[in-house]
Order: sequence, then structure tokens, then C-alpha cells
Amino acid sequence: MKAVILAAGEGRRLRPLTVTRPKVMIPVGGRPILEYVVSALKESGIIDIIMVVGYKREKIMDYFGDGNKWGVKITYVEQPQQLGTAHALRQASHMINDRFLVINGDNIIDASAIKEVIRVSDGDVAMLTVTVDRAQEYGVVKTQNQMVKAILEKPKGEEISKVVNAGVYNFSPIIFRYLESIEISERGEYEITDALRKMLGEGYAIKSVHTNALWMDALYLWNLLDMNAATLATRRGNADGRLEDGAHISGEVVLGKKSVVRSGSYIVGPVVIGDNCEIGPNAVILPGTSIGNNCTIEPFTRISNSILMDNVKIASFSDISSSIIGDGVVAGPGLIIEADDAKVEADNVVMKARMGAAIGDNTEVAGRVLIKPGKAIGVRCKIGEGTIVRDNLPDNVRAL
Ligand SMILES: CC(=O)N[C@H]1[C@@H](OP(=O)(O)OP(=O)(O)OC[C@H]2O[C@@H](n3ccc(=O)[nH]c3=O)[C@H](O)[C@@H]2O)O[C@H](CO)[C@@H](O)[C@@H]1O
Repeated sequence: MKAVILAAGEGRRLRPLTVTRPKVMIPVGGRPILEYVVSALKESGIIDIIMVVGYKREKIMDYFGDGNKWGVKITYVEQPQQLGTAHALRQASHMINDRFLVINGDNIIDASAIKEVIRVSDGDVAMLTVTVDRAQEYGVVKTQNQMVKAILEKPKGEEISKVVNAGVYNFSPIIFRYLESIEISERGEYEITDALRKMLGEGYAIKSVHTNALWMDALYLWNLLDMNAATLATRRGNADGRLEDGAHISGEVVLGKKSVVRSGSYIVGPVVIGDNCEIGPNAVILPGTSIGNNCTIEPFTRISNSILMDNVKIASFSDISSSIIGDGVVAGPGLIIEADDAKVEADNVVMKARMGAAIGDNTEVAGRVLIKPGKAIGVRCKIGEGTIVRDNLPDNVRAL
């Protein structure tokens, strides 16, 4: 069976992180979200993958190449403009002539759930469903006897069900006829769920495969930390790198090639540290932390429950928790990011969540900077010595 992964969207609500990469390439637990999708497909027995790419497609194509490294074959098709999931899937129509699987590229999902969807071999459509809070942010599904009776995409008003579409489908090629005949939705997109609603209206059977297995989506920045914690929990420790005498490690800690943990440092897993990193001396890395490749954490700095992407340098006497730090961010000594249950805002949604900061790629932070809880700082900003950051900052600004 072939699988089509939808991976062309930006993920606007995760800006500033998606200014420089598509949402599917945000790392959690030390790997891009999309890598978990590819691995789960492989584990489910699918090795022929069509990847629909668009926004910043080179980030995906450079990373995955032909898929060989993951034991799969990846063929790319381009969605030139991101006009919605139905439009994305249409780009793959010429490569499909049998039953096939479709999966969103931005959800973390257990392979057991994918296998159940694959197993359905009769009927017209099978759709994976999950039960979530905040169902109104998804395609809400009404079911009866494991059959879908209605689908409402991001309904406003009263909650009708907590069961939602998980974005994994077993389709026959009939779906393309419906993907081509739908109108643009009130959200301005061509949506797979509209095509499914049309099929229901014409009497086609849509089976709901409900799962309680792991399924996660990151709608907002603060959700990424939960995704990070969940994926870190599945990693087993190994040390390709080097521990100096007097460095202390406990729990599951992955230490990449040519990385070194210097004397007096203290690391409590689950933690993932990439290749070519230098930690310490006397640095503290606490659970729930993923550090990318080529990072430096200087002495007396403490990092917990955070994602640091590649090429990040955090100077000494800093304290970072519940934060997401973009590629190439360089911080001077004494950076304090306060983390608390803060009112955080993204894309006009304000929620109470525990968060420190999200800092976009290549932002430079001078010494003794204090960032208040729940702030998003854009890409390529320059934050001057001693600044207190109390508000979100857009891209490319100087804050003094
Ligand atoms: C219309 C639709 O399908 N809605 C489903 C989608 O909503 P949701 O609004 O979450 O869909 P997203 O916009 O996140 O897109 C899902 C996936 O499709 C890709 N993408 C999106 C737009 C585009 O033009 N091209 C493209 O390739 C994205 O990169 C992403 O990987 O997933 C949810 C599960 O997470 C479901 O509950 C929703 O019912």
C-alpha cells in the first residue's frame, strides 16, 4: 500500500518557529515531527511514500532525500500554493491507482493506530478518530456503530462531540472525484472533510477507526513542549559522546557523536543531546530537554523542559525552562527566561499555559537579559544588554 503524507503547510500558529521551516520540521524529542510519521509508516509496513511538499519544501527534501536512510522510498510532489488539504492530496492523484493511506505530516501517532486503519479493506473510506479536549479546533466527527454519520470542520458554538478526525485515512481512488468537485470552504481552503461530507451525502460508507493510542498535534507553541516530553519518553539512552570525569548522568540520556559533557555537569533524563555539543563544565540539564547539534551550554547554566534547536549557544549563568529556542540563537551570559502559568497569545488565541519563551532562528541576545513568561520573540532580532522583554517581539527588531 502507498501512503501520501500531507506536509506542504506552514503552520502559521507556530510562528516564529515556522518563519524558517514548515511545522512538520520542528524538532521534538530530537527529531523533526515528520520523522516520527515516516518511522510509524515504516513500522506499519508501508515503504512507498508520496510526500506532498510546498512551503519551504527544501527543508524537508534536504533532510529526507529519497528516504533510503529510513528504509522507505520517498517521492515528492509539489503543492505550489497551500490551498488546503484536499488540494494538497489532489497533487498526488496521478501516482495512485489502488487503495492508499493518507496521513497528516504534523501529528505524532503510534504505529498501532495506523495499522488498524490499514487493516480495513472493505467499504469506501476508513478514518482514524480520537477523543480530544478542544475538539472545536478539529474536524468533529459524529459516529454510530463505528460508522461516521456527520463531520463538522472546526464548528463554532456548542460542543457536539469530543471525537475528532485524526487525519489518517484509508481511501479508494474514488476520493479524487470528490476532492475535485468541492468548493472552497468558509476558511478559504479546499478541505478533505468537505469531500468526505459530500461522499456521506451520496450514501458512501465511512468507517470510524477509533484509537486510544498516542496521537498528538501541536496547535500552539506551548503544545510543542508536551509533544517534546511525550517523544522523549520513548527514547532510550546511549552515549556516543564523551563524559569527562566528574560529570553526572542519570535517567535516559542520549548523547550524540563528538559531544562532550564536561566535569561537574549534571544531567537528568529524559534528555537528548545531538552531535558536536559542548555541555559545561558545571552545567545542569534537567528532564524534558532536547538539544540539537553543534550547541554550546556554558558553565553554571541550567536548562529544563525545553527544546534547543541546532547551533544554539547559551552563555554562562543562564536559566532557561519551558522554552523553545530556534536554530542559531546566541545568548550572552545571565539570560533568564521566566517560566510560569502565563497568559500566552498566538494567532489571536489567548490561553493560560506554562511557558517560558519561544525565540525565532538567529536571534542574538546580549548579556543579562530577562524574558517574562509566555513571550514569543521573532527571527533575527537583536536584544541589547540588560533588556527586560515584557512583550512579544516581531521578526528583525532591535530591542534595547
Ligand atoms: C480540512 C482538514 O483536513 N481538516 C483536518 C486537519 O485539520 P488542520 O487544520 O489541523 O489541518 P492542517 O492545516 O494542520 O493540515 C494538516 C496537514 O496537511 C498539510 N497541508 C495543509 C494545507 C495545505 O494546503 N497543504 C498541506 O499539505 C499540513 O502541512 C499538515 O501536515 O487535521 C486535523 C487533525 O490534525 C483534523 O481534525 C481536521 O479535520
